[in-house]
Amino acid sequence: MTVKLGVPSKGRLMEKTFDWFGSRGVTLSKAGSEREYSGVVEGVEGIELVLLSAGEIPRELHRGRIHLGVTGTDLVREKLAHWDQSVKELAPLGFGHADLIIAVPRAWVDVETLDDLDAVASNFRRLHGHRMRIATKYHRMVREFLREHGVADYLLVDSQGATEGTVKNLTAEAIADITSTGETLRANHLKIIGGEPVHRSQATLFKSRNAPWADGERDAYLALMRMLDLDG
Ligand SMILES: Nc1ncnc2c1ncn2[C@@H]1O[C@H](COP(=O)(O)OP(=O)(O)OP(=O)(O)O)[C@@H](O)[C@H]1O
Ligand SMILES: O=P(O)(O)OC[C@H]1O[C@H](OP(=O)(O)OP(=O)(O)O)[C@H](O)[C@@H]1O
Repeated sequence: MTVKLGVPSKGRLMEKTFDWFGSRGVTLSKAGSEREYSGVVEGVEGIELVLLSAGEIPRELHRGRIHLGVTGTDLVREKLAHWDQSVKELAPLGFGHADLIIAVPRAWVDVETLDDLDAVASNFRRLHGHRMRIATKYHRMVREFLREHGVADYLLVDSQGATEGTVKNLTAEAIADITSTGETLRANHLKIIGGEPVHRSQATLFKSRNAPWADGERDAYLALMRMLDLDG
């Protein structure tokens, strides 16, 4: 039996995860061709590499189908209700930084804070006949954040990509999305409101609280933790 380690299957998250493990003596690599989604682990026995979409790793951890997984803290919090009951954070990895923020058109000169947004939202329906729309794929986190900050009169509209374009396309008045350099916001004439972001995300190594541990797996896990210099 092997300990299953889930890692993003493509892009910078995959490469930086491979680098992070590699610099600690655990070599992760893709098996076979670049397009094959299975992997190889060298440097420690009994660990199996499973290459998955970053967005699926939280659910696989929750279901206990992988023991360990690397993904963004934003995806874990968004995809799992009571995420900390399903997974444990073992280590932030120091890359994949992104802030989940709320942004409005730069032209809304009077809107800088969440209180301002609340004031706009309260008047919006009266003025426009529908509630202020916020486009996002982070429904759970945004709803919770706005409730905590007393903003109530809005409608979340789902946007699974190119979210910053929804304002220009008149399908939303505001957006909630992740940003790292801020380029996409600037290019779409949007500005961040409020002080702290909804969430500061980075790639993190998680351990499932639900995965069953077969004979030998615990030892392989502890050997990996020693290599990574983690408590586990
Ligand atoms: N500039 C950025 N753009 C997109 N994601 C970023 C950025 N910076 C960090 N991230 C993080 O990367 C993770 C998303 O990775 P990725 O887009 O590969 O996941 P995914 O949604 O599973 O993608 P796909 O469905 O295309 O496989 C999130 O945790 C996100 O916070
Ligand atoms: O602050 P920036 O450095 O400009 O990065 C932020 C952008 O990156 C992500 O999009 P991604 O490229 O993953 O595509 P998506 O729109 O499909 O989510 C995110 O959704 C923002 O649109």
